[in-house]
Order: sequence, then C-alpha cells, then structure tokens
Amino acid sequence: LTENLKLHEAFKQHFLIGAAVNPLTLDTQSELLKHHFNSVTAENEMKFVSVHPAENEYTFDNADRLMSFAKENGMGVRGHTLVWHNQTPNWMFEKADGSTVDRETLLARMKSHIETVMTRYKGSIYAWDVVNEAVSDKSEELLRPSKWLDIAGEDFISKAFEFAHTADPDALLFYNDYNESVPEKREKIYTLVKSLKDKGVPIHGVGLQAHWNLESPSLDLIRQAIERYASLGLKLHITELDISVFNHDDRRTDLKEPTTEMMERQAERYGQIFKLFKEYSEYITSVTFWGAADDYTWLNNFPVRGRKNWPFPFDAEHKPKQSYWELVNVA
Ligand SMILES: Oc1ccccc1CN[C@@H]1C=C[C@@H](O)[C@H](O)[C@H]1O
Repeated sequence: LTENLKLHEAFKQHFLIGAAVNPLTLDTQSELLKHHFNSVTAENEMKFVSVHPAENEYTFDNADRLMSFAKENGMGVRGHTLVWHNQTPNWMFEKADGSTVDRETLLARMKSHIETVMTRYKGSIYAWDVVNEAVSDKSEELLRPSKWLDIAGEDFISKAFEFAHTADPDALLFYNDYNESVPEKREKIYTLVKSLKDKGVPIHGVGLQAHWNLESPSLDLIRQAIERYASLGLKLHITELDISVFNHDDRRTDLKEPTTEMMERQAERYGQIFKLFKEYSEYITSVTFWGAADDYTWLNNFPVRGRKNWPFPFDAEHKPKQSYWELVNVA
C-alpha cells in the first residue's frame, strides 16, 4: 500500500485529489486516505440534518472529528452541503404548531444555519457546496420543486450564497449538481449559474458531481459540460466521482464480484476521464471521489438497495485496481 505512487502526488500540478469520508471509513480507510488523498468531504456529517437536528441544537462531533483528521494530515476540506432538498429536518419548515413557516422565518433560519456552521470552520474549509441539486430533472421546469422553493421563492438560492459569503468571505462558494453532463440539464445549470453571476451573487464555482458509469456520459458530453461551465469564468470542482459498473437503468443483482470486462472497461474510462480533466486543469482545481475504495460506496444502495458495486480505483482490500494504474498512467 505505502509503496504505490500517491494519487495526489501524481496530479499535484493539476488539481487536488479528494475522497468523501464518514465515521466508519475514517477508521477503516485512514491509511489509504492519508497516502493517496489531499482533500476530504464529509459524505453525510456536515449535512443539515447531521449538524442541526433541532432549531436550538447543533451536533458537530462527527464533523469536528473529520476536521481534525484533515488538519492532522494536511488535507483540504470541502464543505458539503448547506442548502439541499434532501437530508434537511422538517422542523426547518414548520412553526411550533406544525404549520408551514413563512418566507421571512425560513430565510432567517437559513441565515442562522449558514452563519453558525461556516463560522465554526472558517479558514479551514476551502470550498462549500452552498446549494446542492436545485435544478430539476424534468424538461418543463428549471428549478426542482422543494420546500425551500415553495416557501422562500427562487431567490432562496442567491440568499444562500449571500449569507455564505458574509459568513466566510474567503471560502470558495459552489453550486453542486448531478447529471451535470446531460445536455438538457447542463443548459439549465448553466442558465441558473449565469443568472446568479450576472446578478453579482458571490458564486465562485460549479461542482460537477460526476456520478458516472462505464458507458455514460460520453467523453464528448463531459468535454462539452466542462467547456460550458468554464465559459462562465468560474472554477470547476469534480465533487462526487464514482464510475458504477452498472448503467443507471440496469437493475441486475446477480453479481458477487465485478466481471473482468467491467474492470477492464472501468480502467479505460478512468484513464480517458482523467486525461480529459488534465486537459482542463486550468479550470478544474479539485477532483473528489465519492468514497475511496470498493469496501464502501453509497452505490451499494443506490439506485438498487443492497446491490454491491465496485466504482473506485482501489479494491475492497484497498489494493490498486487496473483503474488506479490507468489513472497514474495519464498523470
Ligand atoms: O446521483 C443522484 C441521483 C439522484 C439523486 C441524487 C444523486 C446524487 N446525490 C449525491 C449522492 C449522494 C449524497 O451523499 C450526496 O450528498 C449527493 O450530493
């Protein structure tokens, strides 16, 4: 393990190499994380529900532990995520009697959350996913319907960025989303981010989640997405990279191990994709995997619960896969 070329060293002229971590993997993967990565993101521990379970209760222990690990090991931290339609507790949108809050109350609560969380880690988090997944996947709508949108209106997005910038003027503020390379959604993300920028909203970057698979999105669509977002003059972060061995609508559950063909194709994809990231490293300043090795991935439960996946360059024993060698080959 320790003799292999460090992934973050291989790409140090180009971008940071990050991994999403959680309390379990901080224990089970710490050697791998320390060796190959120079940035970490909390998979769940900095989400609204994790740090702010009730209006007057903050629970920072798990997030603090991640911050200590990063500091001890000279790693950067990406903050994930301040405003999102998922993993946000219902109290945020309710009055004491259970009825729905008004816009002013919701925005005041949003401001308080953002100020409290960002102030705690001010100076230690280099980038925040301020708003996650606000763009709809449906053709007929730009923004995803959510309690945020219903109650506060569409400027909940610009308010989030303004509150965040006031809380930590030095943090890079990102809009983060998935299916970011699908042309129709790409154009909607572009439209949203351009409108924020044109209004002078303090936004510094676009986070491409990059939850990809062996076949899609094509290299061409990835290139088009990078060029489209880069044309806004913003930084780009790849924020949640994994390469699933199953296409999104493939619900097969028979495999206990990946096939040889899958691993060969995954290695080819990782090589091609990092070659492309390198080509655009003027814009891409951080590449984070949504995990580190095949012993733990959220894809073991998404989109098919309990179905094993093998999305990373390191196997379940943290040994380099063909994908790792293809990656360092293009570094
Ligand atoms: O790829 C998707 C498809 C549908 C919904 C959400 C996503 C991705 N959504 C991501 C995945 C895992 C979570 O831990 C992250 O916080 C979230 O940003």
